[in-house]
Formats: sequence, C-alpha cells, structure tokens
Amino acid sequence: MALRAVSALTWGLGGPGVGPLRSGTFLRCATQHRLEKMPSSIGFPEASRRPFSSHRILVDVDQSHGVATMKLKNPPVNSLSLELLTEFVISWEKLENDKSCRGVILTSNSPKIFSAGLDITDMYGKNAAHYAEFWKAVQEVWLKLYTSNMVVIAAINGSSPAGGCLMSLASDYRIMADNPKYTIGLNETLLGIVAPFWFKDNLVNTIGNRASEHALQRGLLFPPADALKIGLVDQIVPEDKVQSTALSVMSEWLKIPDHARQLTKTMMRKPTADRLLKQREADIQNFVSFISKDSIQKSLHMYLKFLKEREK
Ligand SMILES: CCCC/C=C\CC(=O)SCCNC(=O)CCNC(=O)[C@H](O)C(C)(C)COP(=O)(O)OP(=O)(O)OC[C@H]1O[C@@H](n2cnc3c(N)ncnc32)[C@H](O)[C@@H]1OP(=O)(O)O
Repeated sequence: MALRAVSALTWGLGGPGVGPLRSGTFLRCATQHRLEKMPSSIGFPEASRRPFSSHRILVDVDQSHGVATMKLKNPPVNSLSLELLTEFVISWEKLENDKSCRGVILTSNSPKIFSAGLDITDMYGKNAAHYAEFWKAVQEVWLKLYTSNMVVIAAINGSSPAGGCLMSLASDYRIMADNPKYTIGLNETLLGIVAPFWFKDNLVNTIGNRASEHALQRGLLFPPADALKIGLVDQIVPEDKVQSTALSVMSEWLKIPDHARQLTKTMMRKPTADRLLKQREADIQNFVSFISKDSIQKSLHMYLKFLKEREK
C-alpha cells in the first residue's frame, strides 16, 4: 500500500526550486536595552561580531544588537542529518546561555535550499538504536526552536520541504525568498510516511485546521506566493532582500519588552510543546517501529532512487 502511494508520478517535487521556556525571564529583561537601530546588511561590524561555528552550523553573533545569525551548512542540500541536528542543539544552547543574545535569524548557507528536510539516509537501512537517537535529536531541535525565549526568525532563502518546513514553522516569523522555483510544505505523505502529531499541531497552530488537513494529506509543497496566501510564511521578499528584511523585522520584535513577549509566547506555545514532552519516549518508539517496517523502508528506497534519477 505504502509503496503504491509513492509512485514517481505522485511525488511532484519542484526543483531546487527544550526544555521549558527559560526561567529568570523577569530578571533578565529588566536590564535589557531596546534595540533601536539594526545594521541593514548581514555583515556586522567586525568589532561587535563574535562568530562561532561547527562543521555544519555557522553562527555569527552581533553582540551590540543581541542578534545571532545561524546558518545551516550541510551540502549539497542541507539535509537535517543526525550530525547536523546534534551540532544545532549545541550551538543553540550556547546562544541560550548567552544572556546578551535576544534573537536568532535562522537561515541557510546555501543560496537555493533552506533545508531538504530530514536526512532520508538517517531513516533508511539503519538499526533501531540509530532511528531512536535520530528521532530524539529531531524532537530536541523542534522543542528548542519552538519554546525558545529568544525571538526566532526564519529567513527562508530556498526550498524548504518537510523537516525544513518544520524548522521554519517553529520560528516566530517566516520570511521567504520570492522565487517560484522554491517550495515549502510538509510533503511527508509523498514519501509514504506520516508527519507526527507535533508536526501537525505546529502546522494547525500556524495555518488552521482545514488548510492543514488539505496540505498534510496531499503533501503539498507551496511556492512562496501560495505559502503567503495560506499563512505558511509571513512575508515574501526578493531573494536579495531576505537577510536585510529579517534584520529589520527582528529590530521591530526586539522593541517589545522581553518578559511580556516571552510570557505571551509561553502562553501560546506551551500546551503544544507539553503534548510532545508528555509522550516523548512513546513518540520515539512509535517512530522506530513505523520507520523499521519493510513497506516504509521500501518507500524510502524508491524515493531516494527517484531523487537520484529525476530530471533536473
Ligand atoms: C514518521 C516519519 C516522519 C518524518 C518527518 C519528516 C520527514 C522529512 O523531512 S523527509 C525529507 C523530505 N524531503 C524531501 O522530500 C526533499 C527531497 N529533496 C528535494 O526535493 C531536492 O533534493 C531539493 C529540492 C531539496 C534540492 O534539489 P536539487 O538541488 O536538484 O538537488 P538534488 O535533488 O539533485 O539532490 C542532491 C543530492 O541530495 C540528495 N537528497 C536530497 N534530499 C535529501 C534528503 N532529504 N535526505 C538525504 N538526501 C537527500 C539527493 O538524493 C541527491 O543525492 P545524489 O544523487 O547522491 O547526489
């Protein structure tokens, strides 16, 4: 059944086309300055930069404005591999621990692909222990992003299917490059797999129940203009304006007193995050048993083959 559902005809891909919210909020925000002026380009003045990087995550921190830019760098397509996810969590915790950092712009080092989603090779042909470790890392990244006290803005500078879309959804605001070759969406069903309940919850919270029902069942990947129409992204801008727009949007968000914004974010998001936290282990076991099924492994094998053989 699953295998039939994933014929090359149905794939229809476009081209490249936490923990709980941090405590101590009041103490911190009371002394925090407001951001009045942001640099207009992504290049921060040398003196205020404090970059740190790992193999797959590049982080540039503009200390004077309290804003970090985190770039995913996992060529060729920025797939979310176990290594990338692990490095992401380490970098994220560094930023969370940096009291001066109030906002993060999440983007890609690659010009055409924000992220190709979860690395399919981490879900194919491995053992149960690997699948469990991988899924725990996926959960962790989502929890960190979704419940962060920092303002998180996704600067989506390329295609963003499945797991890539999820990272964007977990952000507070999404800006996408207005290039019709790029698409964004939760296309899991096209691979013969099913987005878990917390992907669904995050989508429903963003675009509503009916639009989610439609998008999820059909595995729709939306070009930027359509994504904007349904509220999957908040803004579309010319490709060369994505970073500068992210910085100016960030400056607006950082004008809001942190404690008020953070408590509001908690009020809006905690029930959704708690739903996963309460059944985290069961969700891992569910993933492991689902992904280990022969029929699902065959679907993923065919999808990888399709990706390799499709005409570009
Ligand atoms: C219960 C389970 C729940 C799971 C929840 C989430 C699931 C996911 O996130 S699954 C991942 C879904 N992702 C996709 O469907 C995207 C697939 N990729 C693409 O559509 C295109 O690659 C993309 C538009 C991103 C880029 O296109 P191109 O620039 O034309 O690159 P190529 O297609 O030639 O790809 C280059 C190379 O990368 C391999 N690839 C692509 N995506 C992935 C991936 N997600 N994981 C692993 N590998 C991937 C692709 O096969 C090519 O490999 P080679 O042919 O060996 O070079």
